[in-house]
Amino acid sequence: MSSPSISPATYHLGQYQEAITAEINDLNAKNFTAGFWQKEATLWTDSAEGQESIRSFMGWTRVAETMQQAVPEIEAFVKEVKEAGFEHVVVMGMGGSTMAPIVFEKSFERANGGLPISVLDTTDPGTVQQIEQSVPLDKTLFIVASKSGTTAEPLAFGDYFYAKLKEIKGDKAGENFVAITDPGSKFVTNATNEGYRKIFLNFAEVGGRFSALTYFGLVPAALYGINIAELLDRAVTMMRACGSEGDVQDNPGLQLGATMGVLSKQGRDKLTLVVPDKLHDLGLWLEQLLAESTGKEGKGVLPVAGEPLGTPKVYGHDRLFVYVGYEDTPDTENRNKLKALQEAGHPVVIILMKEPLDLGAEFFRWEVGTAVAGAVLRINPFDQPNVQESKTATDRVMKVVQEQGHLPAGPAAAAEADGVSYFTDAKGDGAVGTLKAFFAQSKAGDFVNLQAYLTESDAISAELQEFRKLVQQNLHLATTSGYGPRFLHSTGQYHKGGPNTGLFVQFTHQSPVELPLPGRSYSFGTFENAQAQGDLETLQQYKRRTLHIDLGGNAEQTLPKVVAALKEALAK
Ligand SMILES: O=P(O)(O)OC[C@H]1O[C@H](O)[C@H](O)[C@@H](O)[C@@H]1O
Repeated sequence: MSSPSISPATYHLGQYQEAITAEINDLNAKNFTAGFWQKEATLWTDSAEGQESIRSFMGWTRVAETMQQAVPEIEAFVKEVKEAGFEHVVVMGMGGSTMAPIVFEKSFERANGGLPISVLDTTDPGTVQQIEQSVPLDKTLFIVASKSGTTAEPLAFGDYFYAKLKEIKGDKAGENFVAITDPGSKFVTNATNEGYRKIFLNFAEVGGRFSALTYFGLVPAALYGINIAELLDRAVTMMRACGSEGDVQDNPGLQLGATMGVLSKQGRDKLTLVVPDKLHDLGLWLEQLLAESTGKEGKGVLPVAGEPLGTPKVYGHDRLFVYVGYEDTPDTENRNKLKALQEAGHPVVIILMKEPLDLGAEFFRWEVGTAVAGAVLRINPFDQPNVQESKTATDRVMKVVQEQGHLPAGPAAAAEADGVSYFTDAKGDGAVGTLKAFFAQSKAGDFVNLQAYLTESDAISAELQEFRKLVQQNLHLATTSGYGPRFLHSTGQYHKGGPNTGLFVQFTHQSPVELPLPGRSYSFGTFENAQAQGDLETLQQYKRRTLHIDLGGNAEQTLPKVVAALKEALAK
C-alpha cells in the first residue's frame, strides 16, 4: 500500500489569478485557518444566531480522527454480517445519508469478499420494485440511514421492506435491518422496538452532506469491502495539510474555497465538474455538498455535473471547470477539451488522484473548500433553509390526497401532444411552440435544470442527456439534471435559495407500477407525484420559470418525442 499523500491540484486561473491570490492573502491575514479549526463562526457571519448554528455543525472537521477509533467496531460488524450469511446490502436514505455510499459503490471495484450494494433513494415505484426484485430478500441487509430519523422517504422504505421481511421471517425480520441515525431520534426507539440487528449512532454535530467519513459512508463502504482504515488515514493526511495540527503554508481546502468563492462573485458561478467514466457519480455527492451549502440568500456556486464537455464556443463567461481524475488514466478527450478551454481564458482546476482510496482525502478537501467558499460569500454553509419549504408544500398536497383520495387538480395544460402534457405560463402553439416560448425567456448566465421524477434507466438518462446537449448547443446555457426526489435533498436548496437564474423543467409520469405503502393510505407513486407538485409550487412561489411535462404512462416512449419537439423548437 502506498503511503498517504495528497493528490496534486493544478490551478490555471488566467486573468482571475490576481483576485484569487488577493482573497487568499486576505484570508491568511485574518488567520482563517487557525480560526477555522477553532470554529470561529465570525468568519462566516455577523449574526449571533447564525454563528451559533455554524458552531454546532462543525463536528465534521475532526470526525475522520474520531472514526479511526471506530474502525474495529465496523469491521467486527462486517464479519458478523457475513457469518450470518447475508449476500447483499441495500442502503436506504436520502441526500447526505446515501450520496457517499453511491460514490463508493460506483468508484471502487468490489473487493473479494465484499458484499454487493444497492442504494434506494427514490420514491419512484418502478425503481423500488426493481431493487426488490433484484435482491434475495431474506439474505439482504437493509440499512435505513437517516440523520434526523424523521425524513419521510427512508421511513417509508424501512416500513415497506420490513413488512416484506415480516412475511418471510415473522418476528425475526429485524435481523435484516440496521439503522444509522443520530442519538435520541424517535427512529432509535422504533428500530429498537422492531428488533433491528444494530443501531449505529452518528454525531449530532455533523450535517448530512458532511457525513461521508462517518458511519453513514463508512459502514456501507466496509460491507462493500473497502479498506476504511486507509480511507480515513488519507482523510487525516488532508486534515493535516489543511492545518488541523497547526500552521500550514498552503492550505489546499482554502485554496479551492477561495477560488470557488471569488469566481462565483465574479459571475463564474457554475462549477463544472469533469470526471472520467469511473468517477461518474462523484458529481452526485459534490452537487449536494456545494449546492446545499452555498445556494442561499440569492448567492451560490452551482455544481454542474454530468454535462457533456464541449468546445469553447458553446460556453458563456460563467464557468469554472474542475477536473477530478486519475494520474494514470489519460482520459485524452476530456483533457484535450479542458486544455482548449483553458487556452480560451476559462479558469480550470485539475486534481489527479492515484487510486479510489484517495477519495478519503478529496472528500475532506472539498468539504473545507465548500466551507471556505461560504466564508467568501458570507453565508452559513451548514444550513439548508429552503429545503423544508418544499417538504411542507408536499405535506399540504398529501393532506388533500388523504382527504380526497387523489392529488389536487392542477392548472389546464398549455399544450398536449403524443400523450404528453405541458404546463407552463409561457404561451406558444402546441408542444413545439410552448417549448420555444419557455426557452425564449432565457438569457446569458442562466441555467436549465431537468428534474426527472421517473424510473431511472439508461434509456431515460440518455434522453435527458440529449435534452441537455440541445440546450447547451443552441442556447449556450449551463444544464443540470437530477432524478427526483433525490435532488430535492441536494440541489433543491440552490433552486429556491440561489440566484433566480434557473429555468426548471420538471418531468413526471404515471407509473404503471402500483406499490401501496404499509400503514398509509397512499402508494409510492402518489407520494412521488406529490413531491413533484409540492416542489413545483415552491419554485413558483419564488418566481422561478417552470415547465412541467407529464409524460403519461410510458415515459421511455414519450420522452424521445419531447426531445424531438425541443429540437424543432430550438432550430434556428
Ligand atoms: O439524513 P436525513 O436526516 O434523513 O436527511 C436527508 C437529507 O434531508 C434533507 O433534505 C436535507 O436537506 C439534506 O441535507 C439531508 O441530507
